[in-house]
Amino acid sequence: MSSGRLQDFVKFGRKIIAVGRNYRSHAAELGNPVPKEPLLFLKPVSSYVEMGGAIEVPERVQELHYEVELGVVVNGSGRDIPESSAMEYVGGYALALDMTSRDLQSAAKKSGHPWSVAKGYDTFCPISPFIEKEKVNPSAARLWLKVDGETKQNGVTTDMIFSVPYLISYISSIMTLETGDLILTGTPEGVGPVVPGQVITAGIEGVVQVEFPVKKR
Ligand SMILES: CCCCCC(=O)O
Ligand SMILES: CC(=O)C(=O)O
Ligand SMILES: [Mg+2]
Repeated sequence: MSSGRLQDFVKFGRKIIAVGRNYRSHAAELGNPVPKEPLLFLKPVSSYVEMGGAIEVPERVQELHYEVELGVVVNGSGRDIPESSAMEYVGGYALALDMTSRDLQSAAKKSGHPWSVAKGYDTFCPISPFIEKEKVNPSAARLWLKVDGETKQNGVTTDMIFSVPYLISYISSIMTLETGDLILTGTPEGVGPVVPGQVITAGIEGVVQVEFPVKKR
């Protein structure tokens, strides 16, 4: 697969597989037990928004939260991928925000419903440009997020419970991973609300920085 197409993953990727509760610091923050296996959910690729676009808050969403995450761009198609060869399926990375309607997610948790609505609205997956594989060490990257210049999240991927190779192997034992898929690897502590009129900036230290204004839909 030419890297050109990988760099267009936002346009042709078929699925976003997101991992929940994958940071020790975040599990503690929420009082969630450390999971025994990855908590997975899907976000639609229609939720992507690239730099230049805005995060839109629908009328129905009362509490929109940011979650800065390291995204892994898949290159190659595989299922039942052994952990030992998992990194061969990493084509590159992206910085992503797993925007979440925390009110709708809490209601879904109470009624045992999926998080598809809480996490699936258009623009709920702001994304950085494609990042070359060599530029990121997924086991030692620092992710940060600010709202109107105030630091809200500042985590390192060493705090991850399940590593990128483990996640690639685990996910591929359930669903075939395909070129262009994006794996969101979870968010560190510090998640919180953002409202229309505010601006989110976020980055992988030393690698990439993004900026997204928040607007009413
Ligand atoms: C990032 C915050 C997640 C809260 C929902 C949960 O993991 O139960
Ligand atoms: C639950 C979730 O989306 C996270 O921990 O990133
Ligand atoms: Mg998340």
